[in-house]
Amino acid sequence: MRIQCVDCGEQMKDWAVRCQCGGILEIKRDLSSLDRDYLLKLFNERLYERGTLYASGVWRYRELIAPELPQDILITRGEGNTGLYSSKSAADYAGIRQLQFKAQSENPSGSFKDNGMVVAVSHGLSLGKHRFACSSTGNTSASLSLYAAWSGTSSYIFAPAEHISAAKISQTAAYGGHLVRFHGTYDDGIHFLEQYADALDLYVCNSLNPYRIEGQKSIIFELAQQLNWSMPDWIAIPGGALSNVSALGKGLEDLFTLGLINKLPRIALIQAEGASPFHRMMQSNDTSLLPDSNPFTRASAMNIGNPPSWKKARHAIQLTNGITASVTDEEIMQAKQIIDRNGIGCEPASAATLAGIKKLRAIGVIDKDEHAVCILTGHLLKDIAALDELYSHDQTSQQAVELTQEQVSIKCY
Ligand SMILES: Cc1ncc(COP(=O)(O)O)c(C=O)c1O
Ligand SMILES: N[C@@H](CCOP(=O)(O)O)C(=O)O
Repeated sequence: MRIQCVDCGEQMKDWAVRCQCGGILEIKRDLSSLDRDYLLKLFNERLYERGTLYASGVWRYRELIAPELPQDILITRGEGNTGLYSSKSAADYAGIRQLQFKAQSENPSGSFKDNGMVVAVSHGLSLGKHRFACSSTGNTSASLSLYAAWSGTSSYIFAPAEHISAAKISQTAAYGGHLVRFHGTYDDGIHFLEQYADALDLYVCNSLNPYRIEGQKSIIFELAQQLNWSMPDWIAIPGGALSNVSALGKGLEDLFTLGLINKLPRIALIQAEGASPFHRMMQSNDTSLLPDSNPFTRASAMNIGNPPSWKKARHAIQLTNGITASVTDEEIMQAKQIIDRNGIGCEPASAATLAGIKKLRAIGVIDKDEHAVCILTGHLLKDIAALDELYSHDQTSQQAVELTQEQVSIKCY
């Protein structure tokens, strides 16, 4: 295993947030000594573990994630193990044969971040760190503060003062995260940490930490196992900082190299129109990303103008013959209602996946006979304001009636 710079290829000797040249870091593993059949047997046996490290839907795949970390420092809250659900109404909405949702919202802190955070914090602990930090729109912070609390360490959270979900910040505070609110966006918080984390002795747990990406690969490993190692035609994922698409691509590459899957699904990376610098770059075939200094989307988890992982994301899209698209906030909120009404639910950013599949089907990129899996990244309760916006008119408390049979029957029929 080695940690090297995506830009200059320099191999890191000491842990750092970025390479000296400014590039972000990635973990390279030699998988050649791993046997496909051995892994299949191991991963299947571990499905029946209860109460041990390997009952985690992340550490189940430890050999492909972080075998170098000593077992006694690894932490777990039983992350992963999230459901995969088929939805006829969502398939009909998008106009395709089969549509499934992988509900990462079922994680301990309610978002996909836990898959990566459990590994990043474990790595920090292995280095003796006990002050963890992130810039966040609310999910990374909730996840980090949960794992910091769980491991008896401290978390320092840099969060924009405006345009993010109050519920996520309350969740972060509830786990004991020390909050620093600032005027600006996630991008400004990242910039600050890149400059000052070392001086402040903070271990950065944002997704430019390559251990976050290693951990988030488990989402695709678990999905593949749930589908009996037979991949769908498409996997749709919302894009902000671009950690998920990077991890998805890296995980797929691992599985394909090992012969655990024999087909690479195509990745559909969906951004919100108001925060879509990566989509714009891919669409216009540019060779570098032009940051958006003033991003804005109602899907606040994706309100990111300068995604650190764009080079890894581009590799993932190219590897899988994937595609990028952008959707409006209105399209996102409409798709969210379909997902909510399925009894699964999600926060707005996650619904960009379904909105994106619908759009790509409408323009003929996706065929009606194809099968797509949408990754639902965050829980319905993560954004209470969005629920109020969409559903407050449904709340019976606002339209109280006398409990007479006559009045109730008007409501019921
Ligand atoms: C719920 C949710 N969905 C999607 C995203 C975007 O994912 P990524 O930053 O990995 O592109 C985020 C934040 O990162 C998020 O919190
Ligand atoms: N939506 C994210 C922003 C991206 O964070 P990162 O962990 O990928 O750096 C959040 O919840 O903060």
